[in-house]
Amino acid sequence: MDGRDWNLFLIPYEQAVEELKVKFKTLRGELKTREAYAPIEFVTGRVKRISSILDKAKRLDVPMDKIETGIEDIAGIRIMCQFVEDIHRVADSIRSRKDLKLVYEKDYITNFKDSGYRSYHMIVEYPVQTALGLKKVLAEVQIRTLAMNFWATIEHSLNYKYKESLPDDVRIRLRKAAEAAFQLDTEMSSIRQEILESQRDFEEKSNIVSKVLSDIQDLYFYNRVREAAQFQLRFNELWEKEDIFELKQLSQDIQRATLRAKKSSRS
Ligand SMILES: Nc1nc2c(ncn2[C@@H]2O[C@H](COP(=O)(O)OP(=O)(O)OP(=O)(O)O)[C@@H](O)[C@H]2O)c(=O)[nH]1
Ligand SMILES: Nc1ncnc2c1ncn2[C@@H]1O[C@H](COP(=O)(O)OP(=O)(O)OP(=O)(O)O)[C@@H](O)[C@H]1O
Repeated sequence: MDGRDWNLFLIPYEQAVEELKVKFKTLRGELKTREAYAPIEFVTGRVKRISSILDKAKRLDVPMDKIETGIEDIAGIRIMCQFVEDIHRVADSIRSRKDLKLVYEKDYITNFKDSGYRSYHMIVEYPVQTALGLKKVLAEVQIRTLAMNFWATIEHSLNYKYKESLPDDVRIRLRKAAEAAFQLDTEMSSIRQEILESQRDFEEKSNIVSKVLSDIQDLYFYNRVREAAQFQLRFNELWEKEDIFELKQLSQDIQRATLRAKKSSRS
């Protein structure tokens, strides 16, 4: 292929990268608006350089007329997430998309590479509308945490510098650094879990309190002054002790008393 042929060959890949970047960035914005939290932190993409396509074709023994199917990452998208759990959420959402077809997945998080590399890869087939009609191209979507990305970016640039023959001691230190990045992800996930649980407890507590207080108001309304005052005292006591279990019980007792009061006011 000469320069012009390469330019023509790469057009659908450039279009695929641009369109997929816009789609995943839009998804991030939409989830942020809907749920106040997006599992996507940021998105990047690139079309592989011609020299890199040629190197890879040579390395993988892919003939020139087979590079469209033999090299799967000519179009590449990278999605960065805050937490490992987000990676699985993003992967699920990609699996359910109707505008692309999943070809296969590589889980380098569970089965990390010898280098220490971790990421979740999805090879997808994406249709682009070109001047000559519909063209399906392969694209590689790499999904990773910020820590995984930090490690992979530095390791990639060191490999580039040392022309892929890293000194053994550097290789070992990089593996250790990958382990540290893994620990960081694990620690961040457990902190996040604790925050989510305490948020859930807080919401549950607020719901119980508003229900209890509105039921006590109802009892006053139905002239059950003594009962209401007793419940109020008991509530104050349990609130002081922060006893959620007993508060739940009390909430049910008050609910029953309110229903009884409503019924007898009707008869
Ligand atoms: N920084 C870094 N990136 C990696 C490493 N292994 C894989 N990757 C990334 O993941 C992509 C796909 O790698 P693989 O799943 O091994 O597939 P492949 O393209 O057949 O194989 P290679 O390009 O030979 O690694 C690569 O093009 C890199 O972008 C690694 O050890 N370090
Ligand atoms: N799927 C992707 N999405 C976004 N950027 C990518 C993706 N894959 C690679 N890159 C980045 O593109 C640049 C050029 O990478 P290039 O494709 O030449 O090498 P590589 O990823 O090591 O691939 P390979 O070993 O398969 O040739 C690097 O900065 C790399 O991190």
